[in-house]
Amino acid sequence: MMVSASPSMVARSSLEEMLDSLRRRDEAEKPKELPPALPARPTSKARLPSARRSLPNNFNAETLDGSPEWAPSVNKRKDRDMGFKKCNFGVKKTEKDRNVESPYIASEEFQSRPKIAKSDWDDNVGYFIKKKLKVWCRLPSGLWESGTIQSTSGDVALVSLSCGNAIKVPRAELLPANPDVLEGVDDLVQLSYLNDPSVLCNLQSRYSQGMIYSKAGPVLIAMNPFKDVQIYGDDLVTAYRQKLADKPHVYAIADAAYNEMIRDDVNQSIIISGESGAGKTETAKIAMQYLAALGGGSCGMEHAILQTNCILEAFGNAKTSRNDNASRFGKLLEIHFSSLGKICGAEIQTLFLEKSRVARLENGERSYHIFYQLCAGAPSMLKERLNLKMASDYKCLSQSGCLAIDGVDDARKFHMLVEALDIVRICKEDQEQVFSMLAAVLWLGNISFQVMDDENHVEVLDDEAITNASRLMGCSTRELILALSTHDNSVKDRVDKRLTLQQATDARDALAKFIYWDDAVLGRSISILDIYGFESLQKNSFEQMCINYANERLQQHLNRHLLKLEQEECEISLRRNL
Ligand SMILES: Nc1ncnc2c1ncn2[C@@H]1O[C@H](COP(=O)(O)OP(=O)(O)OP(=O)(O)O)[C@@H](O)[C@H]1O
Repeated sequence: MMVSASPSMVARSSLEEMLDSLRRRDEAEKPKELPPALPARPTSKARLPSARRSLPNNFNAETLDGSPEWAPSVNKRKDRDMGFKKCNFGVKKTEKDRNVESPYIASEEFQSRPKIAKSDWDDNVGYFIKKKLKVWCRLPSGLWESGTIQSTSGDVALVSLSCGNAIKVPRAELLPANPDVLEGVDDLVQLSYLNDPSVLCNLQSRYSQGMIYSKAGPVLIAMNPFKDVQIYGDDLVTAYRQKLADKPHVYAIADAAYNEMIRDDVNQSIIISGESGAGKTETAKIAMQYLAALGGGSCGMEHAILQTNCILEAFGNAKTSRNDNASRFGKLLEIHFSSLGKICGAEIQTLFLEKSRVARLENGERSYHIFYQLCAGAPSMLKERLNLKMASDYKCLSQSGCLAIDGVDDARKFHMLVEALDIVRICKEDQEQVFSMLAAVLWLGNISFQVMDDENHVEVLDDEAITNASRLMGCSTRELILALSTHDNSVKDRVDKRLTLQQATDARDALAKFIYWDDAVLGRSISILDIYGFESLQKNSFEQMCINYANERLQQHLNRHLLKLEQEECEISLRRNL
């Protein structure tokens, strides 16, 4: 998942920047002839490695024998090739009144910093040759492979790769690798070298052993296993609660939030970020389950809170090209706890719903799950009242050529939704009102127009679509026809003017989106933020740009507040040691 524009990449860059600053400070004080710090295991989470090398910008390498037959072991983007996606999240104290800092000021700050001196690594190369230490070497294909430096000649190094081949590379562009003893460490800050291949190699090693969680200081990195990994459930909740388990886990993050809330009497936030499909929503649900287990009481509130997931996913999730259950909205869930640490309420804020999905779909994608669930699972009496047809009869659902999701039973999901609505005490009358509005949206999409003149002015076709939509919306057919095909300039001086085909289509879609959005909004606290993930497709909508921007800002927030705090801690301990 570590692609260049992804939030994780931003995090890594900032981490590297932070380490740069520490390294420069370190190097400035250190006599040049000393070897690099290798391998130095930090003694606490605040201790970060003192040496870190920059990633080459214009790397190029050539093989000695001209036959690039080696099988590279580590790829800069191998996380995608390996089939995992990664999301990260951390827990922090809520600081509502902290001044907002622009991420762009920070990046300018970083840009103006001096670059690492080339001679530093040149010195280290000599040490690596002498000690036969491993280095990372980026191959012409962009993949990383480990090896040892055999010799150098001018700016070029001859590297013997672990696969047996030899390669010539510009020596200033090699990266130091960690010793084998550090392979698969729980916490990335334990690595002596935090460059791209070292981090990815460590994560790959853990993932291949079924360890999907790792730490990067106070941040948990979760790699999506895309399968049931059997690392959740009551026994493990108890183990983490009783501190019998200490491996990186989302339970540990939720446990830390709960403990700090109780101990310090301060609200906590768990922020989850990552690209689309990385596993944020699943992770949020697992954190909720842990908190529900800890804070559950006799009132059964925790059960109702967990049921909100089913409701929110029905109305706010859809199948996209990347994720069969992609959130198309952001969610801030605040769980309230009494002074005894028991759950006493919850508040959910929903943010930036992708409304365009109600009217327009890309091929192979679906609209919101609720439409298909309603069509498939509504009891016959309800179907009759709403004059509901099959999903394939509605243009807004059938336009993408995708009506079903493999392994998902929409009718069963509808029954689960109704149960959840009952549990959160939404009365039957309100439920029916919501279903009527959903059916109105479906019928609105079927309304069509007939072009009347050369100027493309239209009139609405008087068919079952307009009749059903107006009846379900509680207005007359004439009112809806006028609203969809004419301008209404002002009440006093009313001039009815026919809309063109494009204008009428836009008006119809805008009404459908408005109805859907309107109806979709449904002591101490722990907030869990889960917004929909970064996406970069061939064609990106305005809404995607907004959500990508929100993701970038969120990542900047995380970097500035988590990494900066770590940096400050390091700087304080460095000053103390001077
Ligand atoms: N911990 C996990 N264990 C098993 N499967 C998982 C886990 N996390 C995620 N998955 C799988 O990955 C899929 C996508 O995860 P999820 O919907 O949480 O991603 P997301 O980051 O919230 O995506 P989006 O930003 O598109 O909403 C899930 O439907 C599930 O199949």
